[in-house]
Amino acid sequence: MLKPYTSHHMPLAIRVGSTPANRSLLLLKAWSQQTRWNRSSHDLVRRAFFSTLTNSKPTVSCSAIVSSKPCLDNCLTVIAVPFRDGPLIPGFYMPLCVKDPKVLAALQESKSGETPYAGAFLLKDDKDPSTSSSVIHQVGTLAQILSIQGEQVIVIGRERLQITEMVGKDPLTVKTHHLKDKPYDKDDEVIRSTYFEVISMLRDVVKTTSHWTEQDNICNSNYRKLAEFLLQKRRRKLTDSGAGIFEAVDFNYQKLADFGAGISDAKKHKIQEVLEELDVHKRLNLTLELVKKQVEMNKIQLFHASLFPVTHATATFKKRIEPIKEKIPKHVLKVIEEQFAKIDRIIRNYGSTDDIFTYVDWLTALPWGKCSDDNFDVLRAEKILDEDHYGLRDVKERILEFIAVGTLTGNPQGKIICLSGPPGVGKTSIARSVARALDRKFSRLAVGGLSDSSHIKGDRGVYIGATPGKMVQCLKEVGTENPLVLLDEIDKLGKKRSRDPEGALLELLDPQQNSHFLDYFLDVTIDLSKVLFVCTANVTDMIPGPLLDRMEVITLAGYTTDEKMHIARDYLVKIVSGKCGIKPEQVDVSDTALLSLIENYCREAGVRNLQKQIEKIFRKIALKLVRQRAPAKTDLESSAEGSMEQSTAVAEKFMINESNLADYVGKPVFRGEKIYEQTPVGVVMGLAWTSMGGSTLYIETTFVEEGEGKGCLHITGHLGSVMKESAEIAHTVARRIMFDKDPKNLFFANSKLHLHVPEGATPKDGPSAGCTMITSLLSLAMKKPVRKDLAMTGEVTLTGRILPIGGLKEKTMAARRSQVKEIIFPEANRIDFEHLEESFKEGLDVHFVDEYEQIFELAFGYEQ
Ligand SMILES: Nc1ncnc2c1ncn2[C@@H]1O[C@H](COP(=O)(O)OP(=O)(O)OP(=O)(O)O)[C@@H](O)[C@H]1O
Repeated sequence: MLKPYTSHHMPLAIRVGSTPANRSLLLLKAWSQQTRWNRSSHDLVRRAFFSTLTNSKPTVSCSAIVSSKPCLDNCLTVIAVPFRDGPLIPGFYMPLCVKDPKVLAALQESKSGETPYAGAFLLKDDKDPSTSSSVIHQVGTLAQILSIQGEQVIVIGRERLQITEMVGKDPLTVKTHHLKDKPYDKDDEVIRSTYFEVISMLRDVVKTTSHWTEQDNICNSNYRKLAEFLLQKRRRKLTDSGAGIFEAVDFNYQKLADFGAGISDAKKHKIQEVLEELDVHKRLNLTLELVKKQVEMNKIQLFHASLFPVTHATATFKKRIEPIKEKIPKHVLKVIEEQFAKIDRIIRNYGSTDDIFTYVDWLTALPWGKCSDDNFDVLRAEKILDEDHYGLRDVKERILEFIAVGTLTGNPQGKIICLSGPPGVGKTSIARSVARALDRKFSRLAVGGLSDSSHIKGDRGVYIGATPGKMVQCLKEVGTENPLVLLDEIDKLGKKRSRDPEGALLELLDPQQNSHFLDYFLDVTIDLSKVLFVCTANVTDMIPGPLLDRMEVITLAGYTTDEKMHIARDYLVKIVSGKCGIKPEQVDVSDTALLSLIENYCREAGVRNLQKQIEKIFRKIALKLVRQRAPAKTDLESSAEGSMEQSTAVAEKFMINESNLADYVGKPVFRGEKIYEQTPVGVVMGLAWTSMGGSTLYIETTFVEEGEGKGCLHITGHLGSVMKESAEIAHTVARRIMFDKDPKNLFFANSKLHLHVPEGATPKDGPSAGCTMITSLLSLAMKKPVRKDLAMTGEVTLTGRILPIGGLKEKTMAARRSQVKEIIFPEANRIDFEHLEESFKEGLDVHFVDEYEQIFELAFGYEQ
């Protein structure tokens, strides 16, 4: 039986796809497998084809890899190798897998003899099992055998052959004669123009096969180079001759025709026609038809290839919405379906669908109707809040109340919680714990500095780079419709007149509006009423009024030293050691070290800086531990020092105490807040409250000059307008009090005075230093210092009444830090003080006053 030798038998199937270059590609692939492909072998292949393409006598000097130069006239009787997939075109390599041992032996014999040739003939009918020359085409190709390795045979097509007689059956052996092309006039314009048309079509073949994948690149680049070669040749001829296209150009027309046919993916019998055609012009025409068809086929393939991701993505979108179709609001579903129809239309018109894709991707990716189940178990919530945070009794209580309302109503929404307090007091982490307690997803949106409503509401219009707003992005990220969303730093909203983010936030937070929140990019309304919003702010004064109205403010004032000690010991040290991979038993941070850290390094209200300092300590310990483990010392060094030392070092426990703390965290950054041990005349300690927490501040007044009617007050210290007014009020009130007490005292009438609030680089404002200013002025007027270790705060009216102040807890803590023993607060703040935990009040002598007169008594009513 006649066994055809085709790609089918090859280790790499030639019939992988139908791109025009597949045939050539697979030839090259198989070739590369045979010859251990590398760059130089690739060049050889290319050169081999080029030489056959450009030399009119390929048999003599065609290929760098064909070592011998056999005489083709000796090859009249050859083994006939039947080909099934297509004829062997002269100039092309073909790897074969020959299974028949007799044929293989015959080929081996040819290869080792003087005439390493066989005949390659296309089978007329693949299925015909008979063994005779009648089943193969009579015109074939003289195939030079280049290599035989096992069953793998590589041949290259050389000349056209015609069978004249059958000589043997097993293996099939035939007598042939070599076919010569008919003579032609190479200057004939018609044949030349056909030739150039083939070149032009070959360029199109290269262009339209740009979708080849990485692995096809060897072949792709081979043919691109070939086409470039052809074009360059044409250009060079044009320039060299300067005589135009049709003159002095000596191309090898028949080889170009063969090349075009060889790379085309046409039916094998069509390629056989090219092989059999000896009229060169006719052959070029046949090739032209094949190459034209190839270009058309490539274009269709290109289109389908580009269509694939489009249809694939549309299918993904459809699949995505299928299970939630019922839950997607009707108006949104309508838009999605309109977009699908639009994509179909665009595909039919070969347009770009990128923008719509982005849009539909967003629309279909939102968690329509997908909610996590709320957990309203108050006991569990309490446990979680306690697990994550020390203290914060009031805050936790308020949150538990909020959850309790959720238990009863089945919905924790309603007022928006705003956690307000200085940095690092745990606002963000409390919000996280609430999400954990409720079993809701958590997402944080930083709105500080947000200056454009589009950050929240999205970009208008679907243009390149347009995106939805942060809220939509957050929903997509968390994948549920009811996450807990933390709007961080809501007091630091930026403002741009035209595109005010405040309005957008209002729309987001207002329960009346957020059930149909419109994102400009999505252009459909979405329901945000299930989202639980929690905001954070350092101070509530800066939150726009309409937003603040919708919030339930929970204040986190900051921590006392005692609370910080607990947080540090029971939370931060444990968290940080875990993060650094250090076991608790490897380190002992003593209470004195922690206390020193709190008092001398981290005095602010929160504990973030404290956490950073503890991290510093543990990072240093981690480095020491790793250094100890690493075999840093040479054998010589360690043997000299004794190996015992290293093992004891590994087991060493790091003891951090007050004395070695500086080795880990550097020198203390704080000196005492107290500038004066005993405040001099004209100086009084006040208490201030900033977004960073509470602090003490001194009011200093000094005499400048005296003269009748010269009484006035000069004010410095970077004071805001309210504080400046306070100083003026204080001057008037002090003058009246002095007059009441001693009408003959003309100090205020005749003295030019200067009032200053130190740390002039820090801006200060607010009315609560009023009473401190009056006291400072009176101290100067009476030349009597105020009582030692006394601090005060309170706004004063012109008639001397004392009005309440804000930030009582923070101010109390600041006073304690400065070792103040006595504090004067407005009577109206008594209730706030009573609500403070005992640890805050311990050891303090606090006075509550209504009238300045009472302060006067407390400050100056002592014997000097
Ligand atoms: N009471 C506490 N108990 C335990 N850890 C706390 C407590 N308060 C704060 N922390 C920890 O302090 C660190 C800082 O807290 P967080 O980031 O929540 O502060 P914040 O108030 O949100 O600050 P900012 O205003 O700068 O965003 C976190 O690691 C947090 O866990």
